[in-house]
Amino acid sequence: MSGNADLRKKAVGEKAVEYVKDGMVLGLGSGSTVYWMLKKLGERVNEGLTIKGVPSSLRTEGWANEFGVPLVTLSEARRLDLAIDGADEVDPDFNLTKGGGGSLLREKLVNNAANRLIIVVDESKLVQRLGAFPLPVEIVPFGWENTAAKIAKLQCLPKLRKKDNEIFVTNNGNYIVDCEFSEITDPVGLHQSLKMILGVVETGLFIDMADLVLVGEEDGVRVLEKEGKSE
Ligand SMILES: O=C(CO)[C@H](O)[C@H](O)COP(=O)(O)O
Repeated sequence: MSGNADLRKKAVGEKAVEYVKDGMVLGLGSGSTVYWMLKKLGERVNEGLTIKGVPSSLRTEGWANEFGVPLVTLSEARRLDLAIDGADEVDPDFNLTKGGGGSLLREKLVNNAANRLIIVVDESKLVQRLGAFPLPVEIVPFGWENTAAKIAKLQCLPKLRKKDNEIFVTNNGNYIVDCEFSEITDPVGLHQSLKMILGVVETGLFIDMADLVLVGEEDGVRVLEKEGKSE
């Protein structure tokens, strides 16, 4: 990541904390942009802000502990006031691709439990159409080759994710296939088709979930609001 991209992620992550109000129960997303949000949130907590957060990954849980952000489980909290999360791609309808960091299932469960979802990205994540970023799909390890072969029939190239030459295992004990589609023309239809395949646990397509997108740009942070949704 270039230094500039890092600065934009920091600015946008910190900006998101301005939407946090005392007493809120928050969904804490995952990724390097969320890292900056957590750091700032920890500062606010140390200054007296009372909030609780539900982490969407073990990495986020570790950062939250490091910065002094109090945590509860999703089972304890059940409903959240606000979730703040990153994304790998955002289209003009606020459809998202997520899962670059491998936490898509917990992120979706956490974001889905929130009354409001704010997405924090740098401007490189804004696209006209999803698909340049390979779509992460979480699948069960048992017989994963058969699941991947069925996914491939949807006109894509699924690649089993590896890290340090080892198969990447999610926080839920599953595998991820990163699926190269030339472009995704129908995100809703694709999500539904993938979910019909036995062995698919969840897809990285987040449809109709985001309420607000904060974009880190050279001159500052731009706030994008979805048409028909008010603050
Ligand atoms: O979906 C995610 C992890 O599963 C992240 O939110 C996404 O990859 C964005 O990460 P970053 O802020 O590091 O660019």
